Amino acid sequence: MSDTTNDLDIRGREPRLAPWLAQPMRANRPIYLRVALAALFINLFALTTSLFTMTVYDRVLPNNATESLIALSIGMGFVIIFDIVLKLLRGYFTDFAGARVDRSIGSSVFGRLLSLRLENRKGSTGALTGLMRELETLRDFFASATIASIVDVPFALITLALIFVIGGPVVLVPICIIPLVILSGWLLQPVLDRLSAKAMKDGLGKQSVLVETIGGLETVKASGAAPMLERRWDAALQDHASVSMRQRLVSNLAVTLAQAGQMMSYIGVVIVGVSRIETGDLSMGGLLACSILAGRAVAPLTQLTQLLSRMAATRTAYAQIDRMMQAESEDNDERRLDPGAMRGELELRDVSFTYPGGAKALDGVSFRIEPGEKVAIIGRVGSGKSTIARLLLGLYAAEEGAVLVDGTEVRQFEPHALRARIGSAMQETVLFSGTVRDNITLSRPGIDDDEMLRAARLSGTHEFMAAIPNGYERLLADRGEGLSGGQRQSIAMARALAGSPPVLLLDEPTSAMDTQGEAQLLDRLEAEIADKTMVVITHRTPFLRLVDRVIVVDRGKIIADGKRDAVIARLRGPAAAQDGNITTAALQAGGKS
Ligand SMILES: Nc1ncnc2c1ncn2[C@@H]1O[C@H](COP(=O)(O)OP(=O)(O)OP(=O)(O)O)[C@@H](O)[C@H]1O
Repeated sequence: MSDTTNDLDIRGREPRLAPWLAQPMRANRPIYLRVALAALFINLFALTTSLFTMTVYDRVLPNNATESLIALSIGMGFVIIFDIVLKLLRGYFTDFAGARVDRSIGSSVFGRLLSLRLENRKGSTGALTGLMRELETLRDFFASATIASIVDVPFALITLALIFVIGGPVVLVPICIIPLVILSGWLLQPVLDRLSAKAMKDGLGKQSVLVETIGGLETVKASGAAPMLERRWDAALQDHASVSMRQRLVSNLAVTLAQAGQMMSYIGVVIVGVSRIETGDLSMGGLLACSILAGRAVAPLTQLTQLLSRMAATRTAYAQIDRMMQAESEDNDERRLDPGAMRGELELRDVSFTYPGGAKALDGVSFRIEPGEKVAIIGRVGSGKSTIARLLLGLYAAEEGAVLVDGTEVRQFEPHALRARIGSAMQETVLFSGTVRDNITLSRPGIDDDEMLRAARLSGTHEFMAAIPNGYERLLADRGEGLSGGQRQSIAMARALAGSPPVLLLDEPTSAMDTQGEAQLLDRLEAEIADKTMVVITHRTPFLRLVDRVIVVDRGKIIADGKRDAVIARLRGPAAAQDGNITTAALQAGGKS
């Protein structure tokens, strides 16, 4: 299947722990110390079972010492109670630390997602969503018994020491078997890593199809895309199911081998121990204790092997998320300037730009827009108009040349501060889940109810509010479902106007509006934009009445730039476009120049 997750470049291993994960873990050190302390006692208590058995066989049974048995049993009762308490505490501490790590990495990863430079965004929306879901794999690892069983591993040494004390050379049996168990796990680890990377990639592939289908369900149904998506989904399911099965097989093999090791250790100790009993070097109880302990010495490794596949999945998730965390972000460079009271001068100086993996979208574009100037950018589909808007907002970085706002390279500004002063309504209207009010204010500081209402009146949103149940408190589903295209566009326009930013950057702001609605909006905008810089990208002739200057873009280059009437006259020439669409005329002019 054609797979946009490919460019996520999923690999298994990552050698070191990055600060975004290492720091929250370090912050939990005191809690992990408590986990280790609880583990110490739990492991020590576990040894008492074998000592109890030994004492009963060697001392109680031969002497018929019932009173000693009662005393020992009471002691064991206490051990069991402490063991329960400590295990509960250990579980609580690991969960607590896990929740803290989860909160901390969750918020730093989401923050990074928001500040990720758009050119570094890799993979489809679905794949990125899936990637974020992998945070749970990380959280599960740190909040589960995993950590606890890792802590148990060093206690195998204490167990071995005790076997040595009781059974002398019998200890050689588990000492020989432990490396075999480690070796089998170690050999299977790369296979598990590979499978887990593939499983994650296929999982993200599934997620991509799912997100795309759900996001566009109406179009999927209306356009008859269902069979195509069904085929993609089936292929993704099949890929994922087959790799998951192989993954389970290999981890099962690892666990079975480790369990076999545990059994071999137990039986081996009995066999070797019998010969020691014959020579009188070991008691019956000692043999029993040693065999129990031998099983225990290998047990933590069995637990570890059970975690192998989980660790592989965790490492893959970690490596993937870390790749996103390492990608260049908007906060990385020295963009700390605040545009202050922006004058609204915009300039592109010999700018060229190519989208990652795309063709050249802008080629040596230069223009300067003075503060307060109103400019329309027109041109045919795909000519690079929206790209200019994206560069002015600092969403992408120019590959060559400079993009300047008030004479300063746009990327030196703090992105949020810059975008707070450029009211933008991009071509694709995106509303968020929440109320209409939330969608206009976006919780931005300084935009209170009065300002929200003012913007809504200007954009025309207020006019249809009366017809909407609950008005501004109406809860919208994600992407603004439940509103018409024109209504959504009007809300997006109110969003751009709210806060009265000194620069307005509007990309096809009236494309979904009717002619009357558009005319009324233009009337209201006239006074609003009087002292503002406005750049409007449009295919619509009526909008031109608000501008003084027109820039015509074609195939990434500026082919005309000048006073509105002069450019229009040149564009119209003998073949004036009569359809209210200036692009037809612009094209003809473009062809001529
Ligand atoms: N995110 C992207 N990744 C890769 N290529 C892109 C991306 N966005 C746009 N392009 C390409 O860049 C070129 C310019 O696109 P742009 O969106 O600036 O055109 P436009 O003039 O705004 O077109 P329209 O009038 O259709 O909105 C097009 O050829 C387009 O295919």
